[in-house]
Amino acid sequence: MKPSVILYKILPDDLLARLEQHFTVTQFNRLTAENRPAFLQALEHAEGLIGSGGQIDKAVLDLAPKLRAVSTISVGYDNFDVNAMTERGIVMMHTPTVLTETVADTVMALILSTARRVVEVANWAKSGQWKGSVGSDLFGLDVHHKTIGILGMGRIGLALAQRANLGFNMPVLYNDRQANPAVESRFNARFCDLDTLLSESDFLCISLPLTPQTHHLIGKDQLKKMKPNAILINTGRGPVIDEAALIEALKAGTIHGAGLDVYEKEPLAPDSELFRLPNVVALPHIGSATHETRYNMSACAVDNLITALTGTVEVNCVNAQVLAK
Ligand SMILES: NC(=O)c1ccc[n+]([C@@H]2O[C@H](COP(=O)([O-])OP(=O)(O)OC[C@H]3O[C@@H](n4cnc5c(N)ncnc54)[C@H](O)[C@@H]3O)[C@@H](O)[C@H]2O)c1
Ligand SMILES: O=C(O)[C@H](O)CO
Repeated sequence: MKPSVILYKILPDDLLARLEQHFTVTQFNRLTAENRPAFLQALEHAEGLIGSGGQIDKAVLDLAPKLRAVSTISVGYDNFDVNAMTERGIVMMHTPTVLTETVADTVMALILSTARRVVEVANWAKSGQWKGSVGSDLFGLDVHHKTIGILGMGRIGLALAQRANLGFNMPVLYNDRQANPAVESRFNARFCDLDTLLSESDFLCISLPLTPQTHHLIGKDQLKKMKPNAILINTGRGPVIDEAALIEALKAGTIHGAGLDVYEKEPLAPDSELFRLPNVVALPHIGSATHETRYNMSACAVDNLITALTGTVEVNCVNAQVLAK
């Protein structure tokens, strides 16, 4: 008999067919309040889970006594209780690498659109206000040759350093838990402490995971250390920044602007001040949202689950210690 798995995301037809070759699939398009009771009930027989979004905490896991593997269609996995999985020997898989370049492109889009006020000025023109050449009230800031500070020099941080340094001649500063010699030799990047990163960066770009250590790493005190003409970009996870403190800093002119893809609570409330501030570009968590990359993430997650339940896991496992058990 094929193992039972729960899919909680819409997959392209060919990938659904690949999943169904190996498993009996119970499908939910996504997790909602409406389908939660049915989802929780289906957990009783599930050996695998695949999807994205939603909180998969210990209470949910406890309803799945047969669960052996979880495959998230994302690189971030902060919405899963990985410790509880590890204790039970459940393998946790994710999709690094396939989205790295696309997310780094999104960071560049946020840098350029905030510094050059792309959205604001395009809307101004569209609204019929373009009567002659624009005045200094609509000028932006240069990007090229400015200092980029990268907080979290992992896969995405490195792809960003490449774009910024080789493409835009930007000196690179970075902070991470450890130095990255490859990024230093390839892009002449300089490792520094967080305070130096805050005070010397023209563009401070966050590509950190959400962990207990990174939660509210950037708050009022840190924002005060930034340059008044600096721009803060966050494509990591929203709760890395204290959002209330950021809104205050943007209103007070403590920093020049922000480009955001992630928020403390998603979807961001329609009445959030972040949508109204002219010095903010607020995207709806689209860091990896291209046709090609979203397909590749789904394909990677499907293969991850097949490997975890029917083969030998060699890559993309976040709790490799369970494999040794
Ligand atoms: N906006 C989006 O759509 C989107 C898309 C992909 C990834 N992400 C987020 O970006 C994160 C990074 O992705 P990645 O593939 O580059 O991951 P990664 O693991 O390669 O890089 C993360 C880096 O952060 C560093 N780090 C962790 N904790 C730290 C701390 N306390 N202080 C300093 N550095 C610390 C790690 O050492 C690592 O180098 C993901 O975890 C996810 O949350 C968002
Ligand atoms: O972590 C990721 O892969 C993105 O944020 C999409 O959820």
